Amino acid sequence: MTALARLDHVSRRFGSVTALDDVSLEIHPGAILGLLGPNGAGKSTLLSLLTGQRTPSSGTVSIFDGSPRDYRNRQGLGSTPQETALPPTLRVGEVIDFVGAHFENRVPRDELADEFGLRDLLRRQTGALSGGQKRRLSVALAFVGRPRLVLLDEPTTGLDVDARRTLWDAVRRQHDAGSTVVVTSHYLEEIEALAERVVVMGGGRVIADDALGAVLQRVGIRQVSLSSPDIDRIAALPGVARFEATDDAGSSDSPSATFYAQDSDALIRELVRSDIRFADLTVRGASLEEAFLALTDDAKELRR
Ligand SMILES: Nc1ncnc2c1ncn2[C@@H]1O[C@H](COP(=O)(O)OP(=O)(O)OP(=O)(O)O)[C@@H](O)[C@H]1O
Repeated sequence: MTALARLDHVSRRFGSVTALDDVSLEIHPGAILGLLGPNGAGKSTLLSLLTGQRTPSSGTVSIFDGSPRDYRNRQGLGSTPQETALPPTLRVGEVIDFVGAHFENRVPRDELADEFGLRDLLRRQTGALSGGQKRRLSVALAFVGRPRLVLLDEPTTGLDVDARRTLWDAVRRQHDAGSTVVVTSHYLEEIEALAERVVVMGGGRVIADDALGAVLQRVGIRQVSLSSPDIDRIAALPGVARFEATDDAGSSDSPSATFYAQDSDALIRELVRSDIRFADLTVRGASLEEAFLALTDDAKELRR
């Protein structure tokens, strides 16, 4: 199958910062691809290379087997502008026509407006739109040229739950109609709702690239907190992905720590079996940020 887009050993540096570090990735027609990662992971930089806004420091980037810097190759590409890029005095309908005019086979204004719930706003100046309406327009604009590949950078940040769902439905309909979609997000919920394949990025590298279910299992990490005089022995138990000392003074005089493990039940069974003394045990789900950290540490282990 021919890839719609390809990164081959791509690095991108900004001065002393390495935003992308030897990334190789292929995007094939079909599945919605979720690009997930904490702040600064390199997601936006990766998208800016695909849209041709930036060039790699090393390695090669192609879309539709050509350079993203060539506007002819970008005919098949759609992406969301930053919301601040909408000219505030232009009306919604005018912006749709302005962007649409750059494409050979554009979606008519009313059809696009209906698809994204913008029909009643066509005559409104974009400066007078709410944050949610601006996001909806930005995402709609990505689809105006009937693109084969669409890049959505955090499409629903700042939207409430209803607005988010409405936008996801519209994106799914566009995907069903034939567009391949790449969506970046901080929200696991968003990726779960949309994506079939998930690429997790951390520190400029791809640290997981798999089907949604497999990645969810890997980020489904739990936190086990306790106090014990033997923190180091607990850290060495099987299943501990990472641990950190904590300051909370427990009821005992022993130091406290938090351990991250995929299977907290198994870890606690090991703990009891090992006869290590402990107190103040609590278990809770880790946040996505914490799960990313554990995944990043896994990746470092693998590279050692
Ligand atoms: N123009 C730039 N000049 C200097 N550093 C930059 C520039 N653009 C990005 N960076 C740095 O590159 C790294 C990756 O940034 P990038 O915006 O790609 O991450 P991200 O995963 O999209 O983050 P976020 O989720 O916060 O948008 C960060 O350390 C960032 O500070």
